[in-house]
Amino acid sequence: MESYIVETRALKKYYQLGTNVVKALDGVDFRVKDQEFVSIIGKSGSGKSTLLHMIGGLDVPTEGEVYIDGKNLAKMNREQLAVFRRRKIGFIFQNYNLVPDLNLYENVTLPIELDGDCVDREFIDEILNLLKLQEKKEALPNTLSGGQQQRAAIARAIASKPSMILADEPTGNLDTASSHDVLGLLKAVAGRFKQTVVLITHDQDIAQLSDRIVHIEDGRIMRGSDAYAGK
Ligand SMILES: Nc1ncnc2c1ncn2[C@@H]1O[C@H](COP(=O)(O)OP(=O)(O)OP(=O)(O)O)[C@@H](O)[C@H]1O
Repeated sequence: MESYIVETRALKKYYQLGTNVVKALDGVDFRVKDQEFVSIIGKSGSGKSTLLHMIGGLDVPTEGEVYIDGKNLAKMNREQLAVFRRRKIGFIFQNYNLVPDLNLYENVTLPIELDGDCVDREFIDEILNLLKLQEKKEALPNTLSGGQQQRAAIARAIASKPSMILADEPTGNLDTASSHDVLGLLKAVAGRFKQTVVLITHDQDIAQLSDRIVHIEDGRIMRGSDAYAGK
C-alpha cells in the first residue's frame, strides 16, 4: 500500500456562527506523498487555511482524522503535538512574522535557539547562500525588501530541518517577479533538502510551479483535482 506523509480522512471543520453553521471543511480526503510539492488552490473562504492549520496541528477537526507520517494527530497530547510541530513542520505565512529587533541571521536561528538545540552554522550558511541572503545576514527586517523578508522566513522554516513545509499564501504580499523568484527558490531548497511542501495560493501562475494542484471549493476537494482520488 502506498504511504503518504499527509493523509486526511473525511476531515470536517464546522464553525457555529449564531444559528448558522459554516462548513469550512466538509469531508476532505487529501493525501501528499513524501517530497511532493503540492499547491492547494481555491477562492477566498474556500477552506485552504483551515486545511493547512489542521495538517499542521494548529487546530482540531470537528470530525475526521489527520495522519502525518502515519501518526494520528488526535492521539497526541499537547506536549507531543508541540514537539511534532517543532521537529516536523516549518510554517511560512504571508506576513513573514520576523522579529523586528533581531537581524536576519538571528531571526533564522531563533527557533533552534528556543528549542535549546545547537545551530548548525554550515547548514544555515548553505541555506542563506541558496536563498541569496548571504550579504544580508546582519540586516534588520525593516531594511529588507518584501521578497528578502519572505526568503528569510523560508530560511527560518527550513533551518530546523523539518520534513515538511506548510506555506500559507507566502507570496501574497509580493509582486509577480518577486513571487516567482521566492517560489522558485523555495522549490529548489525543498528539493535540495528532500522536504515535502504544501502551499496555499489563489494564484494559478504560482500553483503551476508545483508538482500537483488540488482545487478546493466550499470546503471540498473538487472531483478529479486530486490525482490520488479513488485509488
Ligand atoms: N474561527 C472561525 N470562526 C468562524 N468561521 C471561520 C473561522 N475560521 C474560518 N472561518 C470560515 O471558514 C471558511 C473557510 O475559511 P479559510 O480561512 O479556511 O478560507 P481560505 O480559503 O483560506 O480563505 P482566504 O484565501 O481568504 O485566506 C470561511 O467561510 C471563513 O469565514
